[in-house]
Amino acid sequence: MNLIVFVGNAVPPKPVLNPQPVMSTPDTHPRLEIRNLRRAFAGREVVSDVSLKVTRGQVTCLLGPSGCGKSTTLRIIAGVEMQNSGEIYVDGNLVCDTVHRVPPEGRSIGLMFQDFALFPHLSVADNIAFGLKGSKSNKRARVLDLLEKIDLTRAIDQFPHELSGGEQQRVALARALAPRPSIMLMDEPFSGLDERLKDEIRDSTLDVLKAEGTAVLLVTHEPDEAMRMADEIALMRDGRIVQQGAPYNIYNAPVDKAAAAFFSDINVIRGKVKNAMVDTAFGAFLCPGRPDGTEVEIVIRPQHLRIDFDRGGRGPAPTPQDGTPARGIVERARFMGRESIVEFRMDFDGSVLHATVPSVFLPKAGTPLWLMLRRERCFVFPA
Ligand SMILES: Nc1ncnc2c1ncn2[C@@H]1O[C@H](COP(=O)(O)OP(=O)(O)OP(=O)(O)O)[C@@H](O)[C@H]1O
Repeated sequence: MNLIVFVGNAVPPKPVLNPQPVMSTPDTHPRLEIRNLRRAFAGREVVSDVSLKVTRGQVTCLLGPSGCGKSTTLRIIAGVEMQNSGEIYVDGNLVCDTVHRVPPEGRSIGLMFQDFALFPHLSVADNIAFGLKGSKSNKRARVLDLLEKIDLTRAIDQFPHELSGGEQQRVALARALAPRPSIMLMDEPFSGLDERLKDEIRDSTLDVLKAEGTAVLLVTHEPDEAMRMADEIALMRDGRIVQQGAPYNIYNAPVDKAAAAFFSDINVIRGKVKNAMVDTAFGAFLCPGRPDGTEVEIVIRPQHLRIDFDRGGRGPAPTPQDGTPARGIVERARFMGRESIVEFRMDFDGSVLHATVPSVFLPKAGTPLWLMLRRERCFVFPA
């Protein structure tokens, strides 16, 4: 952990507990547990000591940039890739370590990938029933139950080519869920879909997954998708999970600068510790526990800067919540629809800071304005 301290004079936002999954009785036993997974290719470790648990009805998102090892982790859990060390448990039973290995089809795991391929020559009903065992009437009942859940009962006798991309995606979800897997592994399942459809399909997918009570591990490189879908986010970088927690907590208490920057643009203000404080143009920031001379970076998201008007060369009075104001000159302002992004050149050191503001506010280049940092939204990390 690199975080020094949550700074500021105000109280930081309260962490919230993970939303409770929808279920009749609380079940905190992990359906999926992986312990200390490692995988190297040609001597390069791409999955390093990855451990996590997913309980019934919970969605955990493995989030990280391209190449950080998310898909390899998922493939190991699915059983199509072998780990160098580490264990995988499903419903408390060991399914794979370096000696013992249950084949993929015996793991009670459903899979859904970006290029979900429905069988083109089978109807929607037959696609969903494909992996089901048991009597014809039981299969039919399960298919009807799932069609109702995905709201596609009317399409029961249609063929995949007669459905939209979003509808095909829902059928693929139903097919993967039909055998009631303990765990669903989803690798970028929405990335092939029309941008305008995505949010709706994410929400309806989430409803179905919750209703089924499956434990879900979903891989994505999109922070927005993870925040929308996840009960818990496991943030991955260079093969490791660097932070794990509820989306609110990960966003509001990032473990380091890179974790903060993964979710939005950030501003960085540099300083040096003296007497457990860092003095900046925005006032002093507490920085206990760090020796004098330590270089630190104060990180703040653009939406957490406050802007105020210039009053003949003077700014607003300092406040305990926002500290001291510092003056900057507008370099440019960009209209982004719902908001505008204003770029400032700061008087005190010529550095550039960005602030997002409601889009009705679009100041002209050259306008002097005053900026304040919302103290409870600042993070201080070692440089
Ligand atoms: N079979 C393989 N042989 C050699 N290298 C591999 C193999 N599979 C994956 N890798 C490497 O392991 C690293 C992690 O790949 P992985 O696909 O797990 O990342 P990812 O986070 O899922 O990325 P993306 O989002 O782009 O799919 C990459 O550098 C990749 O090139």
